[in-house]
Amino acid sequence: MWADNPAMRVRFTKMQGAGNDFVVLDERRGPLGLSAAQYRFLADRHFGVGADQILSVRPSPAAGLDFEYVIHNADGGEVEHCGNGARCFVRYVHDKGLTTHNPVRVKVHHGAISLALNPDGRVTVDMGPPIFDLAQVPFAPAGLASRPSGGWVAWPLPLAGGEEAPVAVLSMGNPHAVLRVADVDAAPVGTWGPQIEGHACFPRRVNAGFLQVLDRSHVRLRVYERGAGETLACGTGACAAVVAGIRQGWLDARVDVQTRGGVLTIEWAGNPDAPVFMTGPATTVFEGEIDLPDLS
Ligand SMILES: N[C@@H](CCC[C@H](N)C(=O)O)C(=O)O
Repeated sequence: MWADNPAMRVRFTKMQGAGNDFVVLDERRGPLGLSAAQYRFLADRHFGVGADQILSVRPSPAAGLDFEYVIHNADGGEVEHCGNGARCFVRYVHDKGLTTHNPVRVKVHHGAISLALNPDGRVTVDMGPPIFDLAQVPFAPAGLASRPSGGWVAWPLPLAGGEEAPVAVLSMGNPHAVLRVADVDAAPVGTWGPQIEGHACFPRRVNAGFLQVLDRSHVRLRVYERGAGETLACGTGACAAVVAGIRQGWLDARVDVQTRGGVLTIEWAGNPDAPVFMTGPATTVFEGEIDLPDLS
């Protein structure tokens, strides 16, 4: 599958946050200039290291910020945001002694976010406010009629075989479609997930969340991630699902989200300008070096 002609030896740190796993690269001295195929190689669980996303730590591009971090999905595409990655990022820069700042302010694709390491070792991220403007998601519901549902609007996405997925649509800096289901274990994540991810209404594709409400402060969630498939947890997906549930009137302002890889706590005051806060674990798994093939 992969050519066997090493072009570059790369040091990396393998990390995970609630089971969403990452290869972290130190690019403070400058971008390594990896191709999409080389990101795919790093993410490959058989030929590379294995990861859902690759995180690149870069120097601050502006005064008042500590670093920039850039995210690539396992499919090699660059993306705007990654909640679990943000927590691992701050754990990385603290464990490596790259900063003593707490909180750490970091540039991501769509702006800056603030990340705080808590005394219990968990990390709290100020994810900024959710984005409801459909053009910004981006979501182009050509020909679809929305259905009011509680304080929200559900879009009935047509799927194969005449099925329909009523989704709430919003952005946490990256696009999300959230669907309420009775039982996440029985939800059609493997069949509906890829159809929603690549649906024509989402010109940049979308992350598809399947939300089960247990009570007003406890939910279960599975996410079929854009560019990575189903992961054990998705931080931005947890934020999007809780925001959708609060807007619908199903949830209170503080919710524990049980994913397949761990629990994330999401807080949102409910007004459109209020930031979403996400708290959860971030762990280093191992460090290593790998020879990257010359893949363009
Ligand atoms: N795992 C992430 C999200 C990573 C990016 C996502 N797949 C996308 O394409 O937007 C998280 O924890 O938020």
